[in-house]
Amino acid sequence: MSKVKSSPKLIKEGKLSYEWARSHMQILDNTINRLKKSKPLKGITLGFCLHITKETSVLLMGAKELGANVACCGGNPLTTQDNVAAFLASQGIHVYAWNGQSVKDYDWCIDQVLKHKPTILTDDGADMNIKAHFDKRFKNMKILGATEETTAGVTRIRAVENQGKLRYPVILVNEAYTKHMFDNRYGTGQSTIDGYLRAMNLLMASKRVVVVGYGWVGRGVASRSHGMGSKVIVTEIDPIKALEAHMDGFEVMPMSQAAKIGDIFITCTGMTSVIRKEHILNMKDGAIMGNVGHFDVEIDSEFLLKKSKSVKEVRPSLDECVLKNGKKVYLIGQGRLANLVAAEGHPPEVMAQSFSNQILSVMYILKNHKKMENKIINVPQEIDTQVAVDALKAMDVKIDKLTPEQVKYANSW
Ligand SMILES: NC(=O)c1ccc[n+]([C@@H]2O[C@H](COP(=O)([O-])OP(=O)(O)OC[C@H]3O[C@@H](n4cnc5c(N)ncnc54)[C@H](O)[C@@H]3O)[C@@H](O)[C@H]2O)c1
Ligand SMILES: N[C@@H](CCSC[C@H]1O[C@@H](n2cnc3c(=O)[nH]cnc32)[C@H](O)[C@@H]1O)C(=O)O
Repeated sequence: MSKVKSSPKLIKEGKLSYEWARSHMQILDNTINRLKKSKPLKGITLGFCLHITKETSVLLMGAKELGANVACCGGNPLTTQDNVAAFLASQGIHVYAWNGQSVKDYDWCIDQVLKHKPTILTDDGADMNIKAHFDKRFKNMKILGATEETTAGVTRIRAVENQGKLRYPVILVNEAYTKHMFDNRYGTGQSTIDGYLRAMNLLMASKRVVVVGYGWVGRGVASRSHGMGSKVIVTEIDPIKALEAHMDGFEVMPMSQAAKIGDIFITCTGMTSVIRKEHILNMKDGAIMGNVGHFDVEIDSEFLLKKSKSVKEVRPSLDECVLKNGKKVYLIGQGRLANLVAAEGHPPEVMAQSFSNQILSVMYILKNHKKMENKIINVPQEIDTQVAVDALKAMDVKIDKLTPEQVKYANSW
């Protein structure tokens, strides 16, 4: 069963996208090929709440090849690639996702996945896990465990655990080194520039780019913006991160100051209300802002889209908002993940690392759930290291090994 936009043309395009991604996701492809002979997921239903992109199609097709019954919905109302959804549905995967859905539809799609009674959940942002914990229709459903893809989802699931309400183990895939150091930093660094360029197609060189938050995502976005010739300003609330940004060579200042001089704003915090009405009113005429952190709460998009004198989509994914003070400012992708709404999300090579962690964590839950407690755990070190070894192999990079003399030296005092 599926609910997607479909046509022979979309299915054909989606198949080509899937094949292109798979041919550039060697680590994941190798993992799937290695495991698939024994069909280790036979008889298991898996539920996924992830951005439906070509990279995700490789993970979902892989899970199917390992024997699983697969149900999925999108990780955000605006990020589904309809051709990929149509292709997956044509392959017998239960897909509930289409681009441009309302928040109500998005919620309905998560319900449909849970109605398939998946025993392991893979989530991006924790919307599905929260429902499986607190919605009376699903809170008694048998679930062996779950995995979480992103920082903001980790924060939410941690809050559930802190309140003593976690009812099954959750593996924090985001916390794997081979995930956040690469996906969050280099993946978002590149796909954000891609999204901003597609939305605005303006010169980045010489512009003042304000990067809000200097975590893994912010570091990647700042470094790639600098590489485009922009003058980067960082805003932070954490003194250590602020110091790091300062020593990395970026200007650091509060948002109240940055708002007045920035040309382009990129929010990367996972926090709510980091660009507020008072900042927007002080921005320069023509300022462009967008978000690549969690949800559409980082920028006051409601003020921009509902309280402006007029709002006009002047280019795909770019709204011109004429404020009551007469200034024109621009919002990318309605304040939702600009790299996935205005572009196509992360490149396949980096998602291969994240999704290898995902599939290996799902296998870990299946094998170990009886001895796992209802707690959050990090990706086991052996999986993280295996993904790094596989990634180096895929990129044909060789490294040294400690000699016996060095091992002896390291163990002596
Ligand atoms: N768009 C994507 O594809 C993508 C990819 C990975 C992560 N994410 C999301 O991006 C967000 C950031 O992820 P991360 O891994 O960098 O997290 P992180 O925790 O490493 O970094 C977040 C940073 O924001 C700072 N911050 C918090 N409130 C702030 C405020 N009011 N002003 C300025 N700075 C503030 C924090 O101090 C921290 O340094 C999360 O919501 C995550 O889910 C998005
Ligand atoms: N549901 C949340 C999702 C946060 S997106 C952040 C996650 O998206 C993931 N991501 C980025 N690009 C892609 C892609 O192309 N395909 C699938 N997932 C992606 C990435 O791993 C990252 O951790 C929301 O709507 O705000």
